[in-house]
Amino acid sequence: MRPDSSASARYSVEQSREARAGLVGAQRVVVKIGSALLTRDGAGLDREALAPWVDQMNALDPSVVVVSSGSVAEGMLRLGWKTRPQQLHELQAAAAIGQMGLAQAWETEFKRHNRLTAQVLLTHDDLSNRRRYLNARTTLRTLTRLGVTPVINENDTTATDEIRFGDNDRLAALVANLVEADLLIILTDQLGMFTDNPNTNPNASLISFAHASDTGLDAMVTGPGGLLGRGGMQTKLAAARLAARSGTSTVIASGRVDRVLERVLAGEEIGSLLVSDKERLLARKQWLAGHLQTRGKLTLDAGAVRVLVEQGRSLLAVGVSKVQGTFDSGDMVLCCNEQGAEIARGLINYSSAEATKIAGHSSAKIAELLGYTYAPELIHRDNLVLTDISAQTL
Ligand SMILES: Nc1ncnc2c1ncn2[C@@H]1O[C@H](COP(=O)(O)OP(=O)(O)O)[C@@H](O)[C@H]1O
Ligand SMILES: N[C@@H](CCC(=O)OP(=O)(O)O)C(=O)O
Repeated sequence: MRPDSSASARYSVEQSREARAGLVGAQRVVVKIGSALLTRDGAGLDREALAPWVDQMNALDPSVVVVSSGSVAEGMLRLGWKTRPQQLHELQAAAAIGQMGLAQAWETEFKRHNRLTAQVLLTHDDLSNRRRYLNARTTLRTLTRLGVTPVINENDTTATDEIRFGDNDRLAALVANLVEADLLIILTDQLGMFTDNPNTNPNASLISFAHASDTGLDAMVTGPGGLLGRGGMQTKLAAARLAARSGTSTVIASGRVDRVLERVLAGEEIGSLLVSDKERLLARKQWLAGHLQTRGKLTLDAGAVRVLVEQGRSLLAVGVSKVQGTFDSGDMVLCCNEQGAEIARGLINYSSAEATKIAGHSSAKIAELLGYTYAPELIHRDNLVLTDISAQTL
């Protein structure tokens, strides 16, 4: 393959330096740790390897969400299996057994710092269904707000072929989308993404910087993954592209490098940085604006229109005078002014039946009216996109 055609050759040093410097203020970071790194060639979890990552995560300012593989490898060890099973139900059994050890290992390490961890197991269905997507998002946000570190893996027990993520690189990218991470860090057993598989080509060189969308990268990552890893670099590139869709950049680096997380977040040139071409919030708003069918319509009073348009605030029930259509919480609804013109659209936290009951009332009354609350806002500003250009200049 093209050993000396490093993709970074096409980017200027300034571009790369500026992008690295941009990592310094990262607030929300998803760290994915692959089986290749976390397990010792199939001999179960390398518990000693966990300690330095946990020490770094604890010392860092940003709230960290961990996506950890390793359940199948640990399950295989506990079952005395030497080779990875082919049958899905055997893999599922191994994962269910190994997940006990995986969760325990993370919990034990974080406990040294008096930090709580939370196990979160997700399937594809959880993130493609809007209601579950919002639930997962709210739970993860609540956990990080409480100072608890979520440790995520695929829910291998219930996942069938159709609802599997299939690899945790992809899962980590979707989690980065979900929590609107500033950065996705994929730790693996190589220094980063090379121009060819370094296991088979000693001339391959490290790509330190590229745009995730760079099609020149595709030919460089065709080699298979390791003994226990699933997709090699191919799925890591796909993950970086997925994360880039919501404006999140990705660093692929070796988990064996000293203080790797600290150094990435200090803007040091380490591993491969694959940047997104899009600004983060804009990317999410584009996704909201373009990708979901609307299920209902809310009529907003003039005051609500003003705070949405002029101050970019969340929509509260008190500003809604009419609810039309039948929708569930998590559905996309239109927000119109009293003249019927569309002002915005967004993912609503309440169903049409609930919204009808609380419309016109203050957030403090939601619990009394419904007997419960999901959120103080009808539509949170992060889930709301202004759609009418002329209305924006009201
Ligand atoms: N261009 C490349 N650069 C780096 N590694 C590559 C490349 N192509 C293939 N690989 C392989 O990908 C492996 C990492 O992927 P994988 O084993 O799936 O790791 P993980 O378990 O961390 O997800 C490396 O050990 C290497 O053999
Ligand atoms: N849920 C599986 C994930 C396997 C997986 O994606 O592995 P990897 O490619 O090493 O991140 C496990 O924990 O073993």
